[in-house]
Amino acid sequence: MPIIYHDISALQAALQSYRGHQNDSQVGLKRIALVPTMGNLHDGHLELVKIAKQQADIVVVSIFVNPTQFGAGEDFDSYPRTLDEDVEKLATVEADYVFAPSIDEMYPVLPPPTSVLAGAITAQLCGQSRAGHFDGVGIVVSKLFNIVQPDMAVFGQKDYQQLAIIKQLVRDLSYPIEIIGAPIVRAADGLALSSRNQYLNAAERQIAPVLHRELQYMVQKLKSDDQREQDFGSLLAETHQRITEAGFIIDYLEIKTDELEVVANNATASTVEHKNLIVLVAAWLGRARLLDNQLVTVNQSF
Ligand SMILES: Nc1ncnc2c1ncn2[C@@H]1O[C@H](COP(=O)(O)OP(=O)(O)OP(=O)(O)O)[C@@H](O)[C@H]1O
Ligand SMILES: CC(C)(CO)[C@@H](O)C(=O)[O-]
Ligand code: BAL
Repeated sequence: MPIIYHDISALQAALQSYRGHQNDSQVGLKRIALVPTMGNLHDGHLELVKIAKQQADIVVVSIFVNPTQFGAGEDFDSYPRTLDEDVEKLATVEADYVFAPSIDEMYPVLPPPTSVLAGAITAQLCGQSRAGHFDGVGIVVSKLFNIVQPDMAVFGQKDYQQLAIIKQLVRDLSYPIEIIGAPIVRAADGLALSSRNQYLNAAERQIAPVLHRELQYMVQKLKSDDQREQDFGSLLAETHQRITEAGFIIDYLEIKTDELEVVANNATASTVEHKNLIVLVAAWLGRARLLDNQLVTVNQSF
C-alpha cells in the first residue's frame, strides 16, 4: 500500500532520503515523479501513475480538491472525495506515496495573497468560461512542485489547456521538472474518463460518447481529400449543431493550433499554415461539464 502523508514536513522528510544528499554519495539518488490529482480516481489517473512508474523510481500522487480553482457556484462542495478507495486503487499500480493535505496545510491564508498568473493563454477555452480557474491551478501546482520537488510530473492531455499552462509555468519559473503529457484514457464507447462523469444519469451516459464521435468525425473530415476545401467555420457550425441536437449545451468547440494559437474560421485543411491542429470541446450534459479533444495533422501531401 502507498504511504499516506497529510503534512508537508512529513512527506518532505520521507522523500529526502531519495535525493542522494547523504554523505555526498549518489547511493540514495532516485528519480521522483509527481502525479497531481483531485482524487476520485479512475483508470485515467491510474494510467498516469503507470507512466510515472515507467519513468521514475518513486511515484507520489497528490490528492487535493483545490478550492482556489473552483469559481462561485461550481461544484467544490459536492466534488466526490473518496480517499480510502483512491488509496486502494493506487496500491494496484504500486504508487509509493499519497500526499493528501488539508486545506489549512496547503493554504495558511485563504485566498492566498500571492498569485501565479499564466497570462494570455488563459483568456480562451476553459479559462474564458471559468474565470480565475487557471490562477488557482497555477498556485496549487507551483506549491506541489515546491513541496515534492519531483524530477518529473505527469498530466493528462484531456485537460489540454491545463497541460499547456503547466509547460509554460515550468519554462517561465525555471522549475527543473520534466512535464509528461499522457494520452486520454477512454471508456469502451469512447467517452473520456473523468471524475465528473458520475454526475451523468443513465440516459445522459448513453448520450455522452457523442462528443468523442463528433470529434472523430471532424478529424476524419479534416484529413479527407474530398473535404479539404471546406472552411473550418462551416465544419465547426455543422458539428456544433449535431452536438447540440444530441442534448449538450456547448461551452466551446474550436479548432486551434496544437500550441493553442488562433486558426481563422475561413481557413481550410489545404490553406491552413500550421498543420498540427487540435479540435477541442467543452460541453454540458445535465450537471456534468465534459471535456474532450483530438489532435490532427492536416494537409501534409498538398
Ligand atoms: N481520461 C483521462 N485520461 C488521461 N488523463 C486524465 C483523464 N482524466 C483525468 N486525467 C488527468 O488526471 C489529472 C487529474 O485530473 P482530475 O483529478 O481533475 O481528474 P478528472 O477526471 O479530470 O476530474 P474532473 O472531472 O474534475 O475534470 C489531470 O492531469 C487530468 O488531465
Ligand atoms: C492539476 C490539478 C490536480 C490541480 O489541482 C487539477 O487541476 C486536476 O486535477 O487536473
Ligand atoms: N481536471 C480539471 C480540474 C478542474 O476541473 O477543476
